[in-house]
Amino acid sequence: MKSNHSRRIVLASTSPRRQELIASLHIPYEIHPSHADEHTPDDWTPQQIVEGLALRKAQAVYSLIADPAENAVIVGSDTIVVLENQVLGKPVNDRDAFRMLKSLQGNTHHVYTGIACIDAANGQTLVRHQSTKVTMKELSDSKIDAYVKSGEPGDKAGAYGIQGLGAILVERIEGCYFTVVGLPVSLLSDMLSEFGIDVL
Ligand SMILES: Cc1cn([C@H]2C[C@H](O)[C@@H](COP(=O)(O)OP(=O)(O)OP(=O)(O)O)O2)c(=O)[nH]c1=O
Repeated sequence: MKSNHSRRIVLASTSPRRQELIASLHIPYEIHPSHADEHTPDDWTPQQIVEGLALRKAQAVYSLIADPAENAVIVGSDTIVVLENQVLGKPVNDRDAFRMLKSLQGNTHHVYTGIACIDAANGQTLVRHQSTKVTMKELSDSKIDAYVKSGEPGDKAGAYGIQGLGAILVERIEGCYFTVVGLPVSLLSDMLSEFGIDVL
């Protein structure tokens, strides 16, 4: 599709899912992987975690490319899975993935995704988040084992990917699907319009 946008997006992310989703907006973009510390204080709420980490990721890239002549908006994002008051990030190994899926199966959890946008020209910053309720089917240990062996859980919060084979583990969702995948594009487009970038 032909683009008439004079501004571009710099996506501060290594996530292939986020890269695909940003491409779907048809705005010029580039990828600038961000290496931010992802540790957070124990007493942070899910909202504080995803907004705080999204902001850290965007700030890490802003510190490298900040320039008054820049026409870019830097976008950082972070996703976590929350079961009751337990926060699940990415599994550290297959055993951890099994443990996470065992606790999620037959239960309802929330997926939180935060987005931070920073104007590279002047540092103007906007941070928001969204959450989606996900109910997972009851799963036998052998099904969980087979899913872990597929290799899909490895790099995903909560050890599943709703956009892949993980779709068959999910009974229903309430809220935005893209919040679960890791980049709520509708929320992002609302945020970008506050920077003068209108997707449509
Ligand atoms: C629950 C769920 C998570 N995920 C992914 C989205 C995120 O990539 C990942 C959560 O980890 P994040 O730390 O949010 O992101 P990341 O390390 O993959 O990428 P970056 O920080 O460079 O932007 O889990 C899915 O792809 N599908 C799902 O259904």
